[in-house]
Amino acid sequence: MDTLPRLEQTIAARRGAAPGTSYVASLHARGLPAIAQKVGEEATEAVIAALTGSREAVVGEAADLLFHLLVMLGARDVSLAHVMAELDRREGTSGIAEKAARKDA
Ligand SMILES: N=c1c2ncn([C@@H]3O[C@H](COP(=O)(O)OP(=O)(O)OP(=O)(O)O)[C@@H](O)[C@H]3O)c2ncn1[C@@H]1O[C@H](COP(=O)(O)O)[C@@H](O)[C@H]1O
Repeated sequence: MDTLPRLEQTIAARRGAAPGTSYVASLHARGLPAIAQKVGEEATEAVIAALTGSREAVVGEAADLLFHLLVMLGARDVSLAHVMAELDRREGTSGIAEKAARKDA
C-alpha cells in the first residue's frame, strides 16, 4: 500500500491508544484546536525550511506537515481518498479556471 494511505490507517488505529503511549493519541486528547494549531506550526516550519534550510530540512518539515495534516483530516473524519478525489477532479483543469470558479462560488 502507498505510504500516505498506510499512514492514514496507522493514525486511525492509534487514535484510541493511551495518550502516554502514542503521539497521535496525545494530539487527539488535546482536541481539534491543538491539532489545527500544530498543522499551522508545521506549515510555518516547512515554509522556513523551504526558504532557508537544507534539502534534508525541507524533507523533514514536509514529512512533519503531511503527517499532522493527516491527523487533522482524521480528526474531521475526512478521508485521504476524499481529498485525492478532489485533486483528481481538478486534474486537467487549468489552475486559473479553478481560481475563477472559486471566486464565483
Ligand atoms: N509520522 C509520524 C510522525 N512525524 C512526526 N511525529 C511526531 O510529531 C512531533 C512533532 O514534533 P515537534 O518537534 O513539533 O514537537 P513536540 O514538542 O514533540 O510536539 P508537541 O508537544 O509540540 O505537540 C514529534 O513528537 C514527532 O515524533 C510523528 N509521530 C508519529 N508518526 C507516525 O505515526 C505512527 C503512530 O505514532 P504513535 O501515535 O506515537 O504510536 C508512527 O508509527 C509513525 O508512523
